[in-house]
Formats: sequence, structure tokens, C-alpha cells
Amino acid sequence: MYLNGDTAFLVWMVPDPGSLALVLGMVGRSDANGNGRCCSDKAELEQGVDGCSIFDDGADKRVIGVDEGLGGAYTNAVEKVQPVASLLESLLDVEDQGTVLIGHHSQIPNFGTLWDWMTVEMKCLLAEVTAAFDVAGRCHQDAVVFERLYLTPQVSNGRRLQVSPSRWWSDRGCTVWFTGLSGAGKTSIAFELEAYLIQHGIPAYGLDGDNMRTGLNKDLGFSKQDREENIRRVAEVAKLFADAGQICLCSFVSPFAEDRELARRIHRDNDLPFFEVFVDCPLLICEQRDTKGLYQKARQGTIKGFTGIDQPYEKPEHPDLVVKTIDSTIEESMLHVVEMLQENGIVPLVEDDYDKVLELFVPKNRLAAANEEAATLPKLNMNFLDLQWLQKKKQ
Ligand SMILES: Nc1ncnc2c1ncn2[C@@H]1O[C@H](COP(=O)(O)OS(=O)(=O)O)[C@@H](OP(=O)(O)O)[C@H]1O
Ligand SMILES: Nc1ncnc2c1ncn2[C@@H]1O[C@H](COP(=O)(O)OP(=O)(O)O)[C@@H](O)[C@H]1O
Repeated sequence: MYLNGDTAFLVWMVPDPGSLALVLGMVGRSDANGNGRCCSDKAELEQGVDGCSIFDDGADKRVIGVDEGLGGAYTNAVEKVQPVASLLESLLDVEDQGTVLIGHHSQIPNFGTLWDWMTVEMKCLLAEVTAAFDVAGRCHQDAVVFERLYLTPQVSNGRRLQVSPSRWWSDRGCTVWFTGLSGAGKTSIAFELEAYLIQHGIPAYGLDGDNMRTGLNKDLGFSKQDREENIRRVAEVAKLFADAGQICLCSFVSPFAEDRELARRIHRDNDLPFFEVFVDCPLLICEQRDTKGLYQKARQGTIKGFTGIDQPYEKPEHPDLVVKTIDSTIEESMLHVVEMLQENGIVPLVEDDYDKVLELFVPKNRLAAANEEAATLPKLNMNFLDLQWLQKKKQ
């Protein structure tokens, strides 16, 4: 095989009059600007690939090109790209690693326009071709082109939905942002909600100080600037989770309104739903709870800059939801959030709409209602084993 670490792989778009041709080629690293040589058909391409030197013009330029003559309507292009992609994949050994270069013929006045025009499938295919080689990207001619290829999602949510194990996956990604004093109940509610959602087949993932401040954000403390950066990074991560179809549950004190606004903006700019939930609990109660013993330390002055003690907490002025956590159970508080998600079409309203987890045991939060209903129904004595068989039968 002729490819090695010094060889580049070039995906080259060239226009035909009235149509589009895709040139996929490999060029020596030293000559990334080579003019693509085009074969007229697949046979010629294969011949060219086998005898690569045919295309060696003597200037350290090894181009294997194919003019697939995508011809006619641009929308047919995918079918034409597919065989080329497969062909190249089959021709390249796994250990052949080159640099992926995305270039375009100078005749294309504006690749951006072309990119906008390309269907998602075409972009995916282009990405597949390049990703197939596990290569590091390097830019040729037009950095924007290359960046665009990688920055644009390669799998649309629609596509993801098709292979999703759950109907509720993919198109309902969002972020629920819990803000409130330490000890207010953010984490307890988020954990309860995560369990509830997972039980209903809805993918959810919780981010909090424990998993963010010990890893990605372990360089950050609690100064105003560090908190701002903490929230910014968390919001960026949450955005990705939401984009991947998860319900991302973020529990952060996030005491400053402008930081929370930034988190919202990061989501809004990406068309992802963002819900700010103010977990409202008076400082006095939080201090009494003192779940981690930190208030005491803050009062003693061992910890400086503790929110609510010697740093401010700016209450949200227009949160999407306020959940008060005194005089209510964690479960009740959690169900308020579920209601909000139902109202916003994130969580289905009717039980039947769920992708049912094949589980006959009633979840804790529905136990009281189920018992009430059960009291009105005909009775049949069953032991635990009978129940297990019934479960098995259901599956
Ligand atoms: N100075 C100070 N102020 C507030 N909180 C403090 C501080 N130092 C440590 N802790 C503990 O860290 C948790 C807050 O981290 P966050 O990442 O949520 O903070 S922030 O959003 O960046 O403000 C918070 O956890 P929770 O109790 O879960 O909210 C505290 O236990
Ligand atoms: N309705 C409620 N919602 C959430 N937590 C509650 C509620 N009622 C009491 N609590 C208690 O308050 C404490 C909240 O702690 P935690 O969830 O760690 O708060 P935070 O993450 O905001 O610091 C827990 O001990 C929890 O059991």
C-alpha cells in the first residue's frame, strides 16, 4: 500500500458546469496544492489506485481522483459519494494514516454556500470518509471548510432518533439548571429526578460539583471569576449532553445572575431548551441542615467567600420554576420539575406514551396512587413467586 504517515488524503470538491463533482484524492504532503486529476469512471479510478504512479506527475504529487460526475441535480449527489467513500475505505489499510485535507477547487467561489447547500447525508459521508482513517486534521487552502466539516454535527438528531433505543431520546435533549444555596436541595432533587427519568426510559445525566470540580474544573476555586468560569464550562458541557439528546441536570450554586444568563445563552444559541429552576430554601434552614458542615466552617471563618455568608447569592428574577424545599419531600419537589418538563413537551404527559420499562413493580412516587386504585379493583391472591412469573410473562 502506498499510503503512509507522510501521505495526505484529499477530499476535493470541484464543480462541473451545471453540476457538482466530488474528487477524492491522495496527495503527497509536500504538495497539498496539487491539481486533481480526475478519472472518468470507477474502473479508471481502481486502475489508478492500483497503479498509483500513473497519476504521479513526477512532482511528488500522487493524486487519485475520481470525477464521479455527480451530474444533474445536486440532491442526487449522495448516491454518487457513497461508492467512492466505500471504495476508498476498502482500499486503505488500517495502519495507513495520513492527513486529511479538505480542499476545493478555486472555481467554487464560496464553499460556505456549497456547504450550506449540502444535505446532512452528504456531510455525514464526507465526514465518514475522513473519519475512517482516524487521521488528524490539517487544513488545506481553506480553514473554514475544514472546521466546518468537523464542527457541524455529523449525525442529525433525526438520524440519531432512528437508531435510538428510546422514542424519547434525541429530540428532547435539554438542560435543567438547579440553582440555590448550598444545602437548598439541588443535588437531592436532581438525583431523584434522574432516577425518575431513567426509570421511564428517558436518558438523563447529572452534573454537579462532585463530577465537575474534581475533574474538568479542578483548577477552579470559589472566587467570583472562578465561579464564572466554572459555570461557563459546565454550561458548555451541558449543551453537548443536551445536544446528544440527554436531559442534563445541572446542580450548581451558580450564585451570580449573569453567569446563569450566560448558561442560558449558550443553550439558546444552539436552539436547546434550558430551564432555570430556583431551589428556594431560606439560609437559616440551609444552615441548620448544614449537610457538609461547611456553614459552620464559614461562620468560624475557616472557609472564606461562602455563598450566603460572606459572598452574595443573587436570587433568580425570572426562573422557569421555583421549587421550595421546606415542608415538602424531595419527591414532591422533584415532581414539580417533572410537571414543568411535561408542560414543555420534554416528558410525555400520559403514562402510555413512555417507552415502557418492563417493570411491574410500582415506582415509589406512584405507590400511594396505585394502592388507592388497587383498592377498587378485583382481588387475586398472589405470592412473590407468582408476581415474578407475571413479570416474566410480560417481558
Ligand atoms: N465558598 C464556597 N461557597 C459555596 N460553596 C462552596 C464553597 N466552598 C465549597 N463549597 C462547596 O462546593 C459546592 C459549590 O460548588 P458549585 O460548583 O456549585 O459553586 S458555583 O456554582 O461555582 O458557585 C457546594 O456544594 P453544594 O452544597 O452541593 O451546593 C459547597 O458544598
Ligand atoms: N424538598 C426537599 N428537596 C430537597 N432536599 C430536601 C428537601 N427536604 C429536605 N431536604 C434535605 O435537604 C438536604 C439538601 O442537600 P443537597 O441536596 O446536598 O443540597 P444542595 O445540593 O443544594 O447543596 C438533604 O439533606 C435533603 O434530604
